[in-house]
Amino acid sequence: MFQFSNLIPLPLAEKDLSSSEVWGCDWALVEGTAYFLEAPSGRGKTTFQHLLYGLRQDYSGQISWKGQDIRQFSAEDWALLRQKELAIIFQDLRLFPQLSMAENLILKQELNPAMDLDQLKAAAEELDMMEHWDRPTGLLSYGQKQRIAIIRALSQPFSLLLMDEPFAHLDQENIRRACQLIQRRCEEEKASFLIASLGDDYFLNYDKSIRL
Ligand SMILES: Nc1ncnc2c1ncn2[C@@H]1O[C@H](COP(=O)(O)OP(=O)(O)OP(=O)(O)O)[C@@H](O)[C@H]1O
Repeated sequence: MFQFSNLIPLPLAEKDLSSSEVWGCDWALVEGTAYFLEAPSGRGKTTFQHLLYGLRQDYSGQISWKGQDIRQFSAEDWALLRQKELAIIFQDLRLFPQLSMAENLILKQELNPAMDLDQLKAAAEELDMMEHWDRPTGLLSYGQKQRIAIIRALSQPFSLLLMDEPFAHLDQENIRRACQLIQRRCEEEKASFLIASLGDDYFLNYDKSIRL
């Protein structure tokens, strides 16, 4: 999927990155492989995911998607990639606070659905969120919003799911349920995932742990 050659984000250029398996290395994210990206605060977990999602271009080196340098991507290329291949759970969630849970989910799901309305409701039920279906997300707790952001990301087709500390505000039982849903959707889509974590282990089966 993604290939990297000597990638270094500009804000990290002056740091000692010699122990990193990501920054400054030649490597690739391989299809069908699940990755656990562990690093302390400030090592660039969010930066890495935003680079992969095309939200920033302040880096040296090269990132390619299936052989094509992502610096060459047009806005349309990015739109297609985000609709069909890349799903993401942002650390800051990026929900619409004035819109209800249902509206947040349906807005995304209508773009390119991989789950129908019944499946969205079943996922909400699974994460114990159905009672908030019609409430504006701005009124919900961070952990509740986190569960909505998880369902929203899973409602589209994807070959790679990016997750940036997605369970930071969830209790163990909700983490377990969310992991079960994520794992199932990844299996349905035959997709890989990359989860960034400060070090907490979760209930997900990953193939490779990488040091940032
Ligand atoms: N746009 C930017 N301009 C300048 N510096 C930046 C920018 N974005 C990130 N940084 C710096 O790059 C470093 C990595 O930030 P990043 O948010 O990616 O780390 P992180 O590993 O996700 O941290 P945390 O675990 O605390 O969320 C930090 O020192 C941050 O201040």
